[in-house]
Amino acid sequence: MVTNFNGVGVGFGFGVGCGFGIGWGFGGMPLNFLGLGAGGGCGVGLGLGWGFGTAYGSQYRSSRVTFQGFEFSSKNQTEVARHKSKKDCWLVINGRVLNVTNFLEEHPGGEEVLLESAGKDATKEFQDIGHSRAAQSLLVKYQVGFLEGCKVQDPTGSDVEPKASKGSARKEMSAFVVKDEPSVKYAALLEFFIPLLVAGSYFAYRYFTTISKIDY
Ligand code: HEM
Repeated sequence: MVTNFNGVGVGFGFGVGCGFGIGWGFGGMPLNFLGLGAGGGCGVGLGLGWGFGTAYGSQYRSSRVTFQGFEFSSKNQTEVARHKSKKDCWLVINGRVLNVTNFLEEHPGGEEVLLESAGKDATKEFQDIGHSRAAQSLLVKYQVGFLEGCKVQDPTGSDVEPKASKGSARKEMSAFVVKDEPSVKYAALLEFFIPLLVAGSYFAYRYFTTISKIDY
C-alpha cells in the first residue's frame, strides 16, 4: 500500500549559499522516512544546505497486519469487525471468534466490557481479568469460528487444531485485529526522535565549530 504524506520536514540537500535547498528529508506526522523535502534554509559555504520546510512524499507500507504472530492481508479483514453492536456482538479471544450476543446480559462482568471489545481482539482484556476455568470453558460454547491461520488454545492453554472444533466453529475467518506490538510503538518513537536528533546534532556542530573559530 502506497500512502502519501506531507508535513513538517527537515530537508538536507545542496544549495547555493544561503537559500533554498531541496533533498531527501523526513516529514509527515507521524514522521515518515525519506520523503522529498523542500525548505528554505542556511547553506554552509560549500553549498551543503539544510532547512525546515514541508516534506512531501510517498511511502510504501505493508498492508498486512499481525495478530499473535500471524499476518493477515488487508483483503476481507473486516469479517469480525462487522459484528460490533449489541444485537450482533462478536469478539476474538485466543484465536477463537466468539458470538457473544446472547451472553451479553448474562456476563457477570456486565455487557459494557464486552461491547467495548466488540468486533475486536479481546484476548488481553479477557486474560487481564483472570477469568476462572469455568469462564474459559464457556469460550467454546460461543465459538463461531477461528481466525485464519491461527491456532487456538484449549482452556488449559495448550494449542489445539481449530479444525478439530465441531460445526460452524470450524469456519475460518478473517479479522481486522492489530496487536499492540511494543516494537511498533518503539519504531514510531524512533521515527519521531531521529529527525530531532539529526537537527540537534547539526546545531551542536555549528555551535562548536563557530566557537572554535573565535580568536581569543
Ligand atoms: C472483553 C472481554 C471480557 C472482559 C473485559 C471481561 C470482564 C469480566 C469482569 C470484569 C468480570 C467480573 C469479575 C469479578 O466479578 O471479579 C467477568 C466475569 C466473568 N466473565 Fe468476563 N469478560 C470478558 C469476556 C468474557 C467472555 C467472552 C466470557 C465467556 C464467554 C466471560 C465469562 C465470564 C464469567 C463466567 C465470569 C464470572 C467470573 C469467572 O468465572 O471468572 N467473560 N468478566
